Amino acid sequence: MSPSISLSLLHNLESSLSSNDFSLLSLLFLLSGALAIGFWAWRRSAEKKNSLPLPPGPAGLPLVGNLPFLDPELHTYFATLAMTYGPILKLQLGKKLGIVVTSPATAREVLKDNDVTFANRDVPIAGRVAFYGGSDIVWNSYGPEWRMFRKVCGLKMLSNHALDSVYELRRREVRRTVGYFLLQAGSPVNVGEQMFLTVLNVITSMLWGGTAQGEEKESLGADFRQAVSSLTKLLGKPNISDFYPSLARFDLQGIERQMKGLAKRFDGIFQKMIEQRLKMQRENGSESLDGGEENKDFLQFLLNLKDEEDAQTQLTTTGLKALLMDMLVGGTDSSSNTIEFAMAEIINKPKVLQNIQQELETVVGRGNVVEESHIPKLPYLQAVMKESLRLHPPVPLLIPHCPSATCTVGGYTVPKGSRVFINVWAIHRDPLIWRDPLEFDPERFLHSEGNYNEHNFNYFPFGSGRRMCVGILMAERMVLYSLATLLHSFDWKLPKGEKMDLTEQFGIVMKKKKPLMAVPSPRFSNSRLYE
Ligand code: HEM
Repeated sequence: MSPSISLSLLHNLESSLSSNDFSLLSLLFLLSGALAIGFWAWRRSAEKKNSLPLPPGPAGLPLVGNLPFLDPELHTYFATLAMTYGPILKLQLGKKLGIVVTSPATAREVLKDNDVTFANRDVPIAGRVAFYGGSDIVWNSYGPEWRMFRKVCGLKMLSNHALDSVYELRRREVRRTVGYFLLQAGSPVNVGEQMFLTVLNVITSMLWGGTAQGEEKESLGADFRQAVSSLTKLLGKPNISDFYPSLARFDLQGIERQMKGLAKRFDGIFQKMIEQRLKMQRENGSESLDGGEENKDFLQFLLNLKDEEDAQTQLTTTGLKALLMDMLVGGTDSSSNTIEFAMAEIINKPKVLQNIQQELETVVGRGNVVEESHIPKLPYLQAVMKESLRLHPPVPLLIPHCPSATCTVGGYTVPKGSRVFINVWAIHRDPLIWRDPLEFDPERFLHSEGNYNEHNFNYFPFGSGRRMCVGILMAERMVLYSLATLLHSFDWKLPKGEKMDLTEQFGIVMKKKKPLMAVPSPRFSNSRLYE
């Protein structure tokens, strides 16, 4: 068709359209618009129908959801719910959606298959207050700062190399504890309390060994024990302010207020340590601190890093303090509670105690003191530690993870921002995985795999994936060396008339409900073995 013909056709068409024709056209437009909207709505609802549902879970009440029914012993409560609702379930916690994962397969989906998506935390208000706004390793979002912090701690404080270089500190503190138990021989001692102080002294020596000395160090120890234990208790408490952000300013349970008080105490100590160190630096010159054996500690390393112009992510004083907090809080309770539970299980099973002591006599001998170098030759003792971590994982729900995007787990939708609890405690006691799961039987780890690797979702007391515990090497050394020394040097029994009570008490770090009081009696007459 020539352009002149088509133009004239158009012209004819235009002139032949009456006003009636115009209303017909508008009607057609309206109809096609309505059809398009209808089609879009149909697609949306089809998509919704196709998208997977939320996990099942117990019915809650309007507004409060399942909050009124939460049992303070969250690990056992969640395990009971899982028996009804399966390996992934949901709980409405006020405005927040809680997801509980209770099987190796679903744990793998969270911690391995969707590792990056779940490598974030849902920071509770208590965590934000205590850990400098959550700018530490435990609560930081997955990103460059978190990566840098983990690398710094992993390499400079918690690697095998770094730990080897401070063996003397561990040895000194453990020997000191042996001396204390010798003095108390024949009387009941609070095992957990003493081991907390031992671990704490090791960690604070590693952090700022060259700064605090003598009496000051002792009083710091007493101060910290109470503060760390209150802090982990507050962190584990469900907080209404977290579940109803609009109520947060009222702090109805007073958790924020109490945490602020504790945080101030910790900050005061950190500030004092930093100021003393800077003063020493000014008085003695920085060379003496870098080179001096006594001052080669983590604080000095962090202060040096802070001054580095070209550090990839600049370390601030706040970041520095947040890291000190992580090491103190992450490393103390978890390790000393492990030692306490293991000692309780061992005392409760004389055959296990006998096996350990036999192994120690073969490897260490009756005339020598246990050294850390003996540990790799003590497979039975290692199995005892693993079995204790199976039955009593100190962090029973891991530290809650939080997906940065909506994703699918176990065939259900897990929305972005949910608080995801992984019940490692329940997985460790699952009769489908473990023979006689409630029995303390170290033999099961003598012949089977008990490695903390990313493939093992039957057993992961330290978590798995990117947010896995950064202190595993330190924890293993502290727990094994302490157990070996206590059991080589002493026989242990309960005070007369007492029965062993192994009840656990939930907290972000789980502890023994009733502290272990046990009576040590020295096994050797050679006093040199108790120095
Ligand atoms: C027996 C002792 C210990 C146990 C059972 C333990 C267990 C755990 C668990 C389960 C997690 C959480 C993993 C997750 O959320 O997926 C964790 C995280 C962490 N642990 Fe440990 N831990 C122990 C000792 C230590 C020690 C000695 C330190 C340091 C001195 C430490 C520092 C940390 C830190 C900083 C995190 C946070 C990691 C992150 O979010 O990236 N822990 N630990």
